[in-house]
Amino acid sequence: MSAVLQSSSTATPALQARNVRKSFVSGRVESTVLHDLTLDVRAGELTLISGPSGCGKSTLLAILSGLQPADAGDVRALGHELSGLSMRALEHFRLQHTGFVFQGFNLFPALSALEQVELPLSYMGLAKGMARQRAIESLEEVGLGPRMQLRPAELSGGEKQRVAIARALAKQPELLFADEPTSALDAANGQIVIDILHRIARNHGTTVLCVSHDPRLVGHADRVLAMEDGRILSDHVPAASQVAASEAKEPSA
Ligand SMILES: Nc1ncnc2c1ncn2[C@@H]1O[C@H](COP(=O)(O)OP(=O)(O)OP(=O)(O)O)[C@@H](O)[C@H]1O
Repeated sequence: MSAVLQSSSTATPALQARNVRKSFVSGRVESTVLHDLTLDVRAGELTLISGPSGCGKSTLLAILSGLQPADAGDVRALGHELSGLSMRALEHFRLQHTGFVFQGFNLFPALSALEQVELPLSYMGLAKGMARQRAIESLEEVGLGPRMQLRPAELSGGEKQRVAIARALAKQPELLFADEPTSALDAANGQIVIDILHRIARNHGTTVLCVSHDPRLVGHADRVLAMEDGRILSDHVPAASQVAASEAKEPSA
């Protein structure tokens, strides 16, 4: 039986998956990685999908972001049925509405931090001056203002990941997808990265979907979906987030 996780709010979820199934074939063996999976991801929150290695987290993220098609089921992102979009429309959707952060940073070795962040903005058609301004603001937001002229080889792992986050943030996407963003980082840098992702959701209203097997991230998310063997097993709000949310609603006198 599939787990059905509905949003408790009346707002339309930013992402919706209904009975999503995905299998891979290796040789003669077909293995099902996602089993009729149904979930909603609420807008403006940092949702963490946690679970052991191989349980299907990255596959789910790739399907929800339109990078991979599902074998069966429906996926809606910002109200668009992804399987109904042509390849070109899907590429346009991803360019205009989504940002990605990956475990391996995916930076160009020859470009400075500033150039890395400007590049997708030029693909989006932003004028040069506007692209530069947005890139600088994003790099400053992740604390890299003084290091924006440096290339990846001159940056630490944590700084490289912050460049990747600034690159995604500068696009001002409604949806930000992060696949194991902290797993190449030590504890302190992992904490900085997840705090930045959380702040982006809070301050910009961005829907942030992060998949990770790193248990240290659980307390930093607004919502945690625990996954195992291609199914969502539980859906909860971590205690730390409940405290933060009630403090945000009730400012002290
Ligand atoms: N393109 C592919 N072809 C064949 N099998 C695949 C493919 N992509 C993923 N798989 C398999 O699907 C299963 C789920 O992989 P997935 O990467 O989604 O898991 P994960 O939970 O993200 O793991 P990790 O935490 O290690 O990144 C794994 O058994 C993997 O080997």
